[in-house]
Formats: sequence, C-alpha cells, structure tokens
Amino acid sequence: MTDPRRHRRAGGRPPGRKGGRAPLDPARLAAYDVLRSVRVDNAYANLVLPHALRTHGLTGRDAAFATELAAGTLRQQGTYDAVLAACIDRPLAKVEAKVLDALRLGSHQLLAMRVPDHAAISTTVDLVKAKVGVGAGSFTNAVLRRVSRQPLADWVVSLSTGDDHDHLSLAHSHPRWIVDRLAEAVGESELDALLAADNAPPRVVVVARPGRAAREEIPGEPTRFSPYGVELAGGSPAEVPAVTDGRAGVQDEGSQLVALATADAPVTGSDRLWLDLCAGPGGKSALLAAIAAERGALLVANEAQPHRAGLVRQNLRGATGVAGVVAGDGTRPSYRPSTFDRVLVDAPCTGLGALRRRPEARWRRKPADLDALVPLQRGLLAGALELVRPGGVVLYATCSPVLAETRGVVEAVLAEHPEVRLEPVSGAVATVPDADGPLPGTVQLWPHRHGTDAMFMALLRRS
Ligand SMILES: C[S@@+](CC[C@H](N)C(=O)[O-])C[C@H]1O[C@@H](n2cnc3c(N)ncnc32)[C@H](O)[C@@H]1O
Repeated sequence: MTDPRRHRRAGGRPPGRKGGRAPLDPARLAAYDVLRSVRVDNAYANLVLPHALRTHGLTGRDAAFATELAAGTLRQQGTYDAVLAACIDRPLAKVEAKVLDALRLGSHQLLAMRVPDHAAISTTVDLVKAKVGVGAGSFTNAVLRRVSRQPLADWVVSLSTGDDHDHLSLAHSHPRWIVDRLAEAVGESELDALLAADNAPPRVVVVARPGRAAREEIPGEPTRFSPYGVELAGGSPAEVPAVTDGRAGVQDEGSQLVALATADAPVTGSDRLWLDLCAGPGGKSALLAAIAAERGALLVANEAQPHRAGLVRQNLRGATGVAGVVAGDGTRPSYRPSTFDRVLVDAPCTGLGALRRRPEARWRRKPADLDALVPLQRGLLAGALELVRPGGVVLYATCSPVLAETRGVVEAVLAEHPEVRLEPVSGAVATVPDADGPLPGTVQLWPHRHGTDAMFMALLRRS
C-alpha cells in the first residue's frame, strides 16, 4: 500500500483517489493558514504556527516542511513579489489576496525548496481551486509556470537595477529603508552578510538559569560567550525537563548577555535591589532573578502592559530572588528616586536586530515607527536614571542596531544628564570579539558575526 506521508515528506503531491480530486496536502494547507492569519489578523507567524500544525495533524518532517514553507515564504516575500510582478500583466495589488498568498507559497517551493516543479505547481493550483475557484487555479498555473522558467539567482540578476542597496533589498528580501538603516549601523562591507544572516533560521539556544539548572542537564553544545547557554542538539525545547519546569528557558545568547552585562557591572556599596524596567515577557528577568538570588539581591520586574506582566509572572514561576512583578509605565515610574542599585532598560524598539526569528516583522515595520519609539526609549532611559541610586548602574539595551535607537538615544540622554557617565560594558560580554558598539565602551552584537540577535548595550553610571 502507498504511504501518503512519504509523498508529502518528499514535498511531492499526495496521491489522489482514482478518478477523484487529490486531497489537499495538510502541510501546504497549514502554511497557507499561517499566511492568511498574518495578513488578515495581523498575527505573528511564530505564534500561530504551532496551532496550524496541530489543526492539520502535522509532526516530524511534515511539520518541518510546513514551518519552512510558511516562515521562508514570509521572509522572502519581497523577492517573490518582484518575481511575480514580472510574471503577471497587472499590478500585484489587483491580484486577489488569497491567490497572492498561494502564489508566494508556490514561488518559495519553486525557487528555494527542493520541491519538484510539477509538484510545487500542481499542489498550489489544487489549493487555489479549492480555496478560490477553478478560474483562479488556471491563472495560478500559468503564473507559476513563468516563475519556474529560471532559478532564483537568475531572477535576481534579471530584475536588479544598478543601485547597490536596491540589489541587496531584492536579493535578500528586505525593505529598502531597512537596508539603508542597517548599512548605517554595520557598514557597507558587511551588509550583504548581515542581510543573509537575517534569512537563516536562528539556532535554538537554552539558558540554564544559575542555581536552578545545570548546563549539563540540557542536551547540546555550550554556547561560546554566555556561561549559561546551551545550543540545543536537536528536537524540541519542550522535551527538555529543565525547560518544562521553568529552571531553564529558550533564550537567544545575545539576550542572555544583556542580563549578564547588567549583573556584571561593578558597583560599590549596596547591591541588593535590582530593577528590570521593561520586563515583558520576562526572559531577561528570569536570568537576572536567578543571578540576584545567588548574590543575595532581589529583582523587581516592571512592565507597562498588564498581560505582558502576567507573562513575566509565568516566566518567574519557581524563582527566588524576586521582590515583585509590577505593571507600570517606566517613563513615569511610581518607585522612589534612587531606589535601585542596578536597572536594566531593555527598551521597546523596532526589533530590526531580531529579524531572523520574526519572519513577517520586516514588512510590518515602517520608518515612522522610529518617531514614536525614539522618544519612548529616551523617556525610559531618563526614568531609569532617576530610579538608580548615585553610584549605581543602568544598562540600556535594544534588539535593534539602528543608530537612532542606540547611539542617538544614549547621546541625547547623556547631554541632558551631566551627572551620568558612559562606562565600558564589562564582565563576560566585554570578552566577546568584534563587538564594539557605535560609542566607546558600548557593545553591538551581530547575527552574522556572533550568531546572536543584533543586541546593543550601553552602561551608564550615575554619580
Ligand atoms: C524589548 S521588550 C522587553 C523584553 C524582555 N526584557 C525580555 O527579555 O523578555 C520591551 C518591553 O517594554 C514594554 N514597554 C513598552 N513601553 C513601556 C513603558 N512605558 N514602561 C515599561 N515597559 C514598557 C513592552 O510592553 C515590552 O514588553
């Protein structure tokens, strides 16, 4: 008997009943559902994906196929839209949205996955016929045949203009304004490598929270820079007991280093009360609380959005070293001035340093987002400097390397606070090679250099 799963694993077409229409492939249906949720409900792909996989009963290699199809299509949407525009004789805006979703999925299979052309085209046509109608199916067939005429590299060459950033925007599927902003931060010589790294799925890294879990409990390789990290050997973190009981957690190595830079900054005198001003959903708080507990200190985790404060509480379950979780606006903090010995400001930002893990984020973000984010970042850093005691430290961090959010914010706040000075980030983070930030002593990590999100860190001390 034929095993229908064997066909799907090979990316092929599931076998149909004799004389009847072939059943739709569940993996492709799941990916199609994810694209629809992202488009219609503004959903985050990584949050809706597990639900789509469950709904369509996908596990193992079928789940991996659906995941790559959905995430890869969303990441590469810019490139595929340029290819599709060249294959369709009307503007893409005039193509029905459901058909365009399917065309993008088909293009990803044709141009970036090892799916045979006939399977990529026929499964997409079946999907469109079932979801939209027979006429749309014929249109899809004609368009995808044109897409399949040449490999991706040839499409990029034939569609490129002479402009370098336009070319990189097309080749690496990043909006042009993001290419420009990243170029200002990383420089032209590494821009191509950075954009390519944004399109590679990130490794799965787990933090063994000190005093609660040992690295040896987690199957995988110790991380290079964080003394608490393990790169998972394979499988799902949900299968690691230390993760399921909250003693360990999935956390990018760069994010671990931010917590570490906060904890490792030298302070003299009292070192008992720490604050995470922008704590939700609580990854860094959980690591900070574990380190605080080992040192006899306590952490207050503050978060503006009540539902995210709830996530922080969940992340801190079982942790000692926690004084409380508070829902409050960090720009108008309700704590007494000079209360804390250490404060972390992991500011809300464009997230352009974490594009690897948010496939659709690059298309959602707009340059105007900076107009609201930069004043908020400045307000939060100024709020933190009021809350830290003289001699205490504030670690300002973003998961964006955009200079307006990093250098610009730090310079502006320093100019308004003569009692504050910028100091070199110290401890384990200071030993990370090639991580100089845009101001002396600051740190900038990069996906293409360090295998981490592009975290920025600046250490400020109040005198
Ligand atoms: C980059 S995230 C923090 C990530 C977190 N540190 C972690 O590691 O899990 C920024 C957080 O700041 C919160 N936020 C935004 N505005 C805020 C404000 N005015 N005061 C406090 N938190 C704020 C956001 O809701 C978001 O949860």
